[in-house]
Amino acid sequence: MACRIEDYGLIGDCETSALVGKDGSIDWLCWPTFSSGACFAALLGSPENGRWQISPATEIVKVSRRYRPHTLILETLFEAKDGRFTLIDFMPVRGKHSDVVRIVRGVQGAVAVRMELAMRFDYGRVVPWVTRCEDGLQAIAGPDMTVLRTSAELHGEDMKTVSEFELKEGEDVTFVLTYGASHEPRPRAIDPHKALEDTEHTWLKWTQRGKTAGPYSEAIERSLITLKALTYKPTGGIVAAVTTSLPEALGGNRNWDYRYCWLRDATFTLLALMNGGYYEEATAWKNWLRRAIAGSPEQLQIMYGISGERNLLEWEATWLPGYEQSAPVRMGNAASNQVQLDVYGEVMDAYLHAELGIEDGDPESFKLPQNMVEHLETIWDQPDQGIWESRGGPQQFTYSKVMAWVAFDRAIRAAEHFGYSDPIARWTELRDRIHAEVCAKAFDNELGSFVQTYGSKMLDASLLLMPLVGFLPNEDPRIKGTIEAIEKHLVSDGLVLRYDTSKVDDGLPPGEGVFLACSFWMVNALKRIGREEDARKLFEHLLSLRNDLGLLSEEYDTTQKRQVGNFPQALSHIALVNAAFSLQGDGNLRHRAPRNKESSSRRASKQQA
Ligand SMILES: OC[C@H]1O[C@H](O[C@H]2O[C@H](CO)[C@@H](O)[C@H](O)[C@H]2O)[C@H](O)[C@@H](O)[C@@H]1O
Repeated sequence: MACRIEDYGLIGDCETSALVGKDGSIDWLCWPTFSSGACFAALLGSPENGRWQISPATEIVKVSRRYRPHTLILETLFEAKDGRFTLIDFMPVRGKHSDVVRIVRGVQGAVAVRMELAMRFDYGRVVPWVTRCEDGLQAIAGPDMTVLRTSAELHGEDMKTVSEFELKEGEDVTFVLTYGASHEPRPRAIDPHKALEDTEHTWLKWTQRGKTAGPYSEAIERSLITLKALTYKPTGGIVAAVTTSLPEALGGNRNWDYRYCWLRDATFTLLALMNGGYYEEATAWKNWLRRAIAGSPEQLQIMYGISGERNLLEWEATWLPGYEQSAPVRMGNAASNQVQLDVYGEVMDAYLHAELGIEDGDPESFKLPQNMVEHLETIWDQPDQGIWESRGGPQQFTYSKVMAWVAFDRAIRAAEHFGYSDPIARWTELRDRIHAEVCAKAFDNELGSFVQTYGSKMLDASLLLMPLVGFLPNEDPRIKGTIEAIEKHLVSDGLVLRYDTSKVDDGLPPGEGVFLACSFWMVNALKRIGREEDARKLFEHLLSLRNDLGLLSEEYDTTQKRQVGNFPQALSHIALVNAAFSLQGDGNLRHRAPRNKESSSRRASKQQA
């Protein structure tokens, strides 16, 4: 059986990553990239679907873990009856090939250790052909090859490779597993100890670049390291999470593939990275975005593959039973074909910060966003699937319209920056029209709150972002009313649900955990309406839900007290970073005064209020 989600740790080389359980088992690894087939898929099935375990051969008495400070190098300390050893796991910075290095280091006594490797390519389905080679063992099936090199003795056992050895204090046994294409020569061997030194040096250099001071600096740094690990270095794309189909409710079917780049998630990541001082990554993402969305604006997608691929066809891996029997296991994501209007606002907001924030802008760079906004002019009033990617019918989602307002607002600011006059009057008229429409159709007087869709009675936690994007000022009673209504009706055990799945038809059976990003958004919202103490309490509660390594999945099951949903999830970590910066009173780009101090629509809304 797979571990609890929070019992996994993440290692990675910024092209892919692996999940290592507290039991020393790597249960998830897609190779060679985030969106490739997995060669270890026990996470979504059983050990027979591929895993790599190193653990005491006798009963485990205690396990504790940590990352080496400021790095993504994982150290698991196992205590058994016969002694203790540390398992050091990491993926070195990639050269031509990708490696997973596992160093087993004796700490005390003489411990019996067992290593068990079951390679299964293509998401746990294909048993490879395993043969010995002069310096190790190679496994081949179809396009894939892995090579295991070790100082330990190996033998075969029941379609697995096994090693059993005794480890004394101060001794090291090393294992290096390397991926290569099967038609190419075997990848070269690396020195695991040198790789450890280099990897540590690289992460230390990276973390030193950050500007993370203040009481929450440790949490911020861990989240930024996690976001960096979710970045696909060759292209700058950022995946929403490294897993597919970890369920939003245990045993349920809200199971999705997150190994893609959502414009929304990546845009929020960009702001978190810039707040954290990582402008190089922000620039790389900006360039990824330019390439991904290049072309006809009518063909804009809400998500792309790590290199900008558009075809993310959704299918089910029927041979995998799913995490704790949560079926189906899905690959690809049909939401890629949805219309979600908020994405235009998120991209324009990011454009304003990334383009004009980093480089002060090249007028050429505005052509693509300008086309996008011109297209939005023709579709902003249509119903869509919304931020939560509803699988029910399209609706007039309030958050989508708010973000359409953001798109025009930011486009106007960019046009002003470049000294254009032509589209400004048209966009200003539209921006103000959307503002007035949202205020008239999406505010419910009885609830004293904005609601999920025009004319409905349902609440939606995405509306916590309204003050953050500047749609209405913090002091507006409608903002306070919305925050308080969400607090009253969408908070479960102190944390925030996206919406009430038992009352809203989203095309799926009801039931999911509280949404961690929304709970961090609540921190921001409370701070904005002057409830700083409540904001801090909620933030610290949220910090306590991170696992022992500081990692968060998408949602939390407050009844079972377990993390649920894909893991580790960018959106949760982004929201953590932005909430922490907001509480610390520094950084948050969206808090900065806009260029033109107060837009006319905001002046108008203040008067209405
Ligand atoms: O809830 C249904 C949808 O769930 C996923 O989307 C969620 O994750 C995305 C990535 O983090 C996020 O951008 C989105 O706002 C979330 O609702 C899933 O990817 C969708 O296919 C699914 O319809």
